[in-house]
Order: sequence, then structure tokens, then C-alpha cells
Amino acid sequence: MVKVIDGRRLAEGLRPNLLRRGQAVAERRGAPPGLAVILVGNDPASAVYVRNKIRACEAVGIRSACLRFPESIGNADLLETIANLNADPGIDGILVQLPLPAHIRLDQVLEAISVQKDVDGFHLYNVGGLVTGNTIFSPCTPYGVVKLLESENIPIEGQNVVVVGASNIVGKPMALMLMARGATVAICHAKTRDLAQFTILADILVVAAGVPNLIIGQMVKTGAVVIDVGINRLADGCITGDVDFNGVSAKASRITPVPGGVGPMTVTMLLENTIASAERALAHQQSHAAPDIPQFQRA
Ligand SMILES: NC(=O)C1=CN([C@@H]2O[C@H](COP(=O)(O)OP(=O)(O)OC[C@H]3O[C@@H](n4cnc5c(N)ncnc54)[C@H](OP(=O)(O)O)[C@@H]3O)[C@@H](O)[C@H]2O)C=CC1
Ligand SMILES: Nc1nc(=O)c2c([nH]1)NC[C@@H]1CN(c3ccc(C(=O)N[C@@H](CCC(=O)O)C(=O)O)cc3)C=[N+]21
Ligand SMILES: [Mg+2]
Repeated sequence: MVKVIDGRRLAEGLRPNLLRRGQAVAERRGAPPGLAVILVGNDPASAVYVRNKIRACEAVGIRSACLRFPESIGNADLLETIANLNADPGIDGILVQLPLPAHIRLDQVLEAISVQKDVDGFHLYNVGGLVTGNTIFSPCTPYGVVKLLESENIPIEGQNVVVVGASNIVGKPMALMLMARGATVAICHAKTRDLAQFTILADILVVAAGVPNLIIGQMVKTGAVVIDVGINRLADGCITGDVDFNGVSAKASRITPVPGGVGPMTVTMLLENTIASAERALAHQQSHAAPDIPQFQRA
């Protein structure tokens, strides 16, 4: 019988400790952890995600602000907004909700965010740290998947992992994080020939492609752990993952549902990163030390 992993319950279980840590920062610093979310344009899905993040912040005592800008905002104005947030001691985390409009230089925006406030883990310094093991912030979705596996006592070391999807924000960091924990990792993407040939080998199968029913039962090894990251909105307004939940449940030992699987863990890892950032800022302030991370700015 398959066990359905309840990501919402796991995420809620992490909240009391986050609340305690957030309150401890507020007491010692005189200000709670602070998160700024930048939202450009009026994509309805982005607005829903941002509202969820803001609500989750409130529950653990993070002071959050959503900065909304019209679709037409200029590149330079966005960079200036980020520079101001970098300099604001009340802000511990800066998140620029993706996707951004095509005229915005995504690379410039991500590299403008102070490495110490990059709670999404999208700055090149943090991306590079996934390779070298020096990362300051891990990206929230893959981090949430790792936490979920750990919470369920699912071993990673020595396991065959197949990641379906190779994006910069989910698939690639996911593969690196699991490799760092001793897994043997294969990464599949849209140009992979015969996806099933790879997925059938997986002890742990992580799917983040954005294609409903991409993974069906016959592509999954008996007893595999199947993590469905996909979020697909159907015509009827319901959301569904990338995995045929019923068919795959007949083969897998564990499976995450959508909704109620990876999504709530993603949001909780954003809270974790924001509070960790505030703790680091406090420790740094008390040690009177010089900044330990370069800012990548030329004089
Ligand atoms: N639950 C959560 O917290 C989150 C969920 N998501 C969801 O996860 C999914 C992936 O997100 P994201 O990584 O940003 O998406 P992207 O669209 O950026 O990347 C999708 C990846 O999947 C690959 N892919 C697409 N079609 C296929 C296919 N038929 N077979 C194999 N691989 C395929 C693409 O390949 P190629 O590189 O060759 O184009 C690409 O690497 C989406 O549904 C998104 O909504 C995203 C973030 C957080
Ligand atoms: N800078 C940036 N960082 C992100 O982390 C980021 C982003 N941009 N852009 C969009 C994607 C998507 N993403 C999700 C977060 C939470 C849920 C989530 O909470 N899902 C719930 C509810 C979903 C629902 O009901 O709509 C669930 O799966 O149970 C989903 C998706 C973060 N993303
Ligand atoms: Mg989910």
C-alpha cells in the first residue's frame, strides 16, 4: 500500500520552531525578521502565491511587505528598488516573484540582490555554492523536497534518483542537492529520448516538468518514492501535478499529492531562509565583524 506524504502537515510541524526563532530575533534585535516580496505585473497565479507567502510570514512573526509594480516598470527602476532593500537593515530577505516581463533583465535583477538577503537562492553566488558546498541559501523548492525526504526518514545516500525537469529554479538545484547528499542522479528534460528508460531506475523520482500526467504507473519502479513538484492549473480551475496519482500509487511506496505535497514545504523553506538570514544578521552585528561575503561591486 502506498503512503501519501502529507506535505501540509509536515510544513505545519516545522512552524512552531520557526515562530520561536523569529520571536527570539525580535527580542534580541528589537525588530522581527523582515521579508520584501517584489511582484511585477498582474499575473493572477503570481498574486495567489505571493498572498500565500505573506500569510505564512505572519504565522511565524516575519514582517513582510509586498512591493507591487506595473508590468511597464523599467529595468533600472527595479534595480534601484532592490538596491534600497539591500541597504535597509529591517529587511532580511528579498524575493522577486517569477516570471518577470520579457523586457526585464532577469540576470541583472537576480545578481542585484545582496547575497546575504537572497532567500530564494537564485543569485549566482548561491547557485555556485550548490556545486562547491558553500551555499548560503538553498532554493526553497528543492530544499523543501530534501526536508520532506528527511522528515519521512527516506534515505538519500546511495539511492538512484531521477529528476525530471532541468530548470534553474527546480530541476538543476534539486539534482545538485541530492548529489551532495550521496545520491546517484540522472537529470531528464524535454529532449530526453525515452523518458521511461530512466524513470524506471529511480528509487526516488522527482518530477518538475509542468506537464500533467507525464509520469504514469508503468514508468515507475515498484516501491519507488515519487515526489511531484508540478503545479498545473486545469480548465476547471483545479490544480494537478505532473504525476498520474492513481496509476503511480499502485507502484510507489510513497507519493506526494498536489496540492498538499511539495508546495507547502516550499513556502516553509522561504520562512526558514528568512529567519536564518535574520539570525545571521544579528550574529554579525554582535561580532562587529566585516561582511564575510563579497558584494560583487566594483569601486
Ligand atoms: N510546488 C512548488 O513549490 C513549485 C512548483 N513548480 C512547478 O513545477 C513545474 C516545473 O517548474 P519549473 O522548473 O519552473 O518549469 P520550467 O518550465 O522552467 O522547466 C520545465 C523543465 O521540464 C522539462 N520538460 C518539459 N516537458 C517535458 C517532457 N515532456 N519530458 C521531460 N521533461 C520535460 C523542460 O525541459 P527543457 O529544459 O528541455 O525545456 C524543463 O527542463 C511547474 O509545473 C511549476 O509550476 C515550480 C516551482 C515551485
Ligand atoms: N521568486 C520565486 N520564488 C518561488 O519560489 C516561486 C516563484 N518565484 N514563482 C512561482 C513558483 C511557484 N511556487 C510555488 C510556491 C508554493 C506553492 C504552494 O503553496 N502550493 C500549494 C497550494 C497550491 C494552490 O492551491 O494553488 C500546494 O501545492 O498545496 C506552489 C508553487 C513558488 N515559486
Ligand atoms: Mg504540492
